[in-house]
Amino acid sequence: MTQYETPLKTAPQASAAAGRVADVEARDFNFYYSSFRALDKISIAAPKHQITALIGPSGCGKSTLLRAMNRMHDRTPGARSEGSLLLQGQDINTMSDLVELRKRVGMIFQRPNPFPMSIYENVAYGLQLGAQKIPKREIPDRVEAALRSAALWDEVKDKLRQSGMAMSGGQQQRLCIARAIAVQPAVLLMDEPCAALDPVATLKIEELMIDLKQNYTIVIVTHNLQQAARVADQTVFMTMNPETRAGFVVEAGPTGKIFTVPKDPRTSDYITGKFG
Ligand SMILES: Nc1ncnc2c1ncn2[C@@H]1O[C@H](COP(=O)(O)OP(=O)(O)OP(=O)(O)O)[C@@H](O)[C@H]1O
Repeated sequence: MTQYETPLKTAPQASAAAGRVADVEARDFNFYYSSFRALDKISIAAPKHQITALIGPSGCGKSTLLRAMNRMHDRTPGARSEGSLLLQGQDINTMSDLVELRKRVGMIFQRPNPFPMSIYENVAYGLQLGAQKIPKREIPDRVEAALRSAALWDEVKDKLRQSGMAMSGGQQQRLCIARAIAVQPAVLLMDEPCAALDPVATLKIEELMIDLKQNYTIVIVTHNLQQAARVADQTVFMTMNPETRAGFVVEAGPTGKIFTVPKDPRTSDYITGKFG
């Protein structure tokens, strides 16, 4: 028996109001690194105020897809896309203001990356950028609210002027989440956010994600299938063409169904650990 054959507890049901509309949607989305097609006709929807997990074997394009959602490839030579990738119905690739896009779509990386500045300044940073700057007098309240939402306030309220780099890995990751949510994005993208954390810190981030989905739409890439099963409302299973290596979606749907009654044998092979 593999670790994945243990019965998986699936995520708590999303609220009835959630999930009716997609905040992020890919329609026949192709992505290329020069002549290499990394993503082939991806069509998925990340429903509002739900957690959508992207799972699949290494190299199938999960991070490429996630990163395309806030145009992280803009400066990659030879990177280009076809089809559409929509944020609340608006094409991400034709948006003229990248700062505004990144305020609406926050990103959390595998390794926590606080700025080399104080805890307070880390969270206040984004509030001072872009066309719609927050009035100065409102910033302290916004910083506190973001730290509270990231379940960090009680741990840091007496040391806001200390360096963000001097915290534990789990605290740094929650600080990065606070920094991302301070600007009140619609969507939070998380690229293996717990990969560098111990099980206790991982559990805290998972609990936080479940809290945050009340206000944010979350898309997470994870190699940890138990984690996908615990937190995600929707799961997208991707794999790649063995000849061309292009990544594509095998199936997507409610997490409970993908993990217990997958339609495609490739999905069941992957989730039972026979492949990938
Ligand atoms: N900057 C790049 N230039 C060229 N090819 C790239 C670049 N980044 C990724 N690739 C290729 O695109 C494909 C998809 O990579 P990606 O990192 O998106 O996969 P992944 O599913 O997230 O993998 P992993 O689970 O290992 O992180 C791989 O074949 C990879 O080598």
